[in-house]
Amino acid sequence: MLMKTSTDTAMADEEAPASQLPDAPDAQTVLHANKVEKTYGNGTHALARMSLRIQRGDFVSLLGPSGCGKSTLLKMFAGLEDPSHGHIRWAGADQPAKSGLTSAMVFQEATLMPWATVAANVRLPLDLQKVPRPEADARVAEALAQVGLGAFGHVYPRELSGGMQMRASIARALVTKPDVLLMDEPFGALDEFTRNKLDTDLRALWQATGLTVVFVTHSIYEAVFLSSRVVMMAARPGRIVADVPLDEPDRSEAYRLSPPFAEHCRDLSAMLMAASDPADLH
Ligand SMILES: Nc1ncnc2c1ncn2[C@@H]1O[C@H](COP(=O)(O)OP(=O)(O)OP(=O)(O)O)[C@@H](O)[C@H]1O
Repeated sequence: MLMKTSTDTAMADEEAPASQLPDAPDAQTVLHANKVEKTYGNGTHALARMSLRIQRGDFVSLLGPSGCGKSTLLKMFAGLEDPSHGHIRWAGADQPAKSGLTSAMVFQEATLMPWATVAANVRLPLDLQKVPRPEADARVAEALAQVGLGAFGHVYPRELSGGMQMRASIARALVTKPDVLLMDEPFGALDEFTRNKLDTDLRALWQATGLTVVFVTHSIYEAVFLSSRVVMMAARPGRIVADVPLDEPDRSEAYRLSPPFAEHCRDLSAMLMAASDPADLH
């Protein structure tokens, strides 16, 4: 298996002269965590110094045990948390707004407004941006169609299953036409069958749109099914232990049963075991 460790990435960054930092060394880098470290105000050392580049069109899963800093890193990519040391760059800029890059975030909870229809929920970001109603309605229809909810715009969230609510949440993110979709365990609360179906549809969406996706998960299976690249993290302190490209083009149901799928799952599982502290309670 082709594998690159985080040490390679970190070393490349350590060697980069400071004068090169304002611009990404290659135009394909959309997100760059450069020697970032995070200690929260209460003293929790969430992330040890680490570096990571996300390339345009990547589907990167951040995979690792609870507390390894996956959400912290995602929030830094969203501009919701600042690193304690180092910096995040968005397409070479020091602020998302300066980069021209747009991102949208999807959380584990669908967080839909129960009093509003699905269409009104999905339209919310456009209403906040004061997009004129006819244009907004057309974009809502497009986003709902992208997630398979074309016929459900008029219903209320309580009339949808958990999986459909999550589809609506993804549509609300897609309606702003983001360059980068940041997803924090979006399918973690769903049953396995629904989760597999959403994984399949998300992968198809990613292929159709060319979006860049950063996806947080605890599930090795989900990461191997979805990703073009899996970044494996370990805890205490949070750090990257492996960066694994996954090149198989076929992500049909047959892939889940294939020898390469099983092999990737086995390899990642062994890496996770090796990186885990045996003293951790589960
Ligand atoms: N706002 C905060 N203040 C203090 N500590 C925090 C804060 N957010 C996260 N932490 C701590 O930082 C560490 C990393 O948390 P983070 O949520 O990033 O990990 P994670 O890998 O996403 O975990 P999980 O898979 O359980 O969601 C944990 O020890 C967590 O308790």
